[in-house]
Amino acid sequence: MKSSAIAVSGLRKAYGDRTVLDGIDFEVAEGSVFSMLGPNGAGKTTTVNVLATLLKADSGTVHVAGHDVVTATRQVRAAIGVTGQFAAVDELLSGRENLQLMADLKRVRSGERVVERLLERFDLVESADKRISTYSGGMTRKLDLAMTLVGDPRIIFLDEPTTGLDPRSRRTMWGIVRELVADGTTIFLTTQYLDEADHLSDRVVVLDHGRLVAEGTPDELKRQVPGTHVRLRFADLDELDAAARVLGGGTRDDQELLLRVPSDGQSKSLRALLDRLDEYRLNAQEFSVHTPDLDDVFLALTGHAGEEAIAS
Ligand SMILES: Nc1ncnc2c1ncn2[C@@H]1O[C@H](COP(=O)(O)OP(=O)(O)OP(=O)(O)O)[C@@H](O)[C@H]1O
Repeated sequence: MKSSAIAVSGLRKAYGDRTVLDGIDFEVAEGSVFSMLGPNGAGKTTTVNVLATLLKADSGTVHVAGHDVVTATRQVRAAIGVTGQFAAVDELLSGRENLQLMADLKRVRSGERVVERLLERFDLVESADKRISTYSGGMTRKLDLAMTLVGDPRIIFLDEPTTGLDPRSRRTMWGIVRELVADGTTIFLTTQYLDEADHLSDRVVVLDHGRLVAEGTPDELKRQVPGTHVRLRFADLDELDAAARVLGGGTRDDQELLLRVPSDGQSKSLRALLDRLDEYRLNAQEFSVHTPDLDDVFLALTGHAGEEAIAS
């Protein structure tokens, strides 16, 4: 197993008498994408702020890049980049100037070359010399992420990085996240888009009422909720009739010649199902396993629907 980029144990945080984080534990493997999901106000930004040394926890221990966030704040800050709801972008400067300022602050060698490369990578060359106040929301977000990458941080916190982006910019961001991870960077992501968590994450945790109510790979989480089923399409109604009798318990769509049979999606049960069809010399022309998506998981775990519930 890879070593941990982030290790959190017994993390608690309250604002007055309102407990936001009620003792949470998790680890993030180096070079992976870890997503935290949770309804509005669940404490995701609070978690990011504690991990990024911007906020002090009430209790618990947090190690980031092997350093304690309380006793080794400077070392943690040197290893991380943070982008998100508190955009660090200066509206009065151009994109290029903002990046250059960041390169100067971080004392990056060959800063100008780094700035040029980032402008190209984020598709911002044409507007590089325009003031940020003329940028669209999506361009500002891209610049914000580009600024985070100055100095090559090993661990990056992305707090809702694609909120409000058009689909093309979202894809660009996803591509960049994948490239970063391929280079060994660790990504801690919060997002209001469950399909984003599904596409990008190695592991997902769901935060609700101050506690982690689920943790696993996207596929593991999806297997926990009811709804996984096998879809079989047959050549004609006779075959469909016969299959429905043999397999029992499914729901059918006569027009589409489809049979849906509940299943846990595991290979053993799939094999048993196919063997049974074989035994009766029945052949499905199409066969697929439908697993629920993270929206189903989120709804089952928190009682809220997906996107609007975790939007900021
Ligand atoms: N400085 C503060 N003082 C008092 N309460 C706060 C403070 N910051 C956050 N809270 C409260 O703590 C809870 C968690 O907030 P947080 O921003 O961490 O949630 P979140 O999961 O990031 O939600 P969102 O997706 O809406 O940003 C919310 O109820 C919020 O109102």
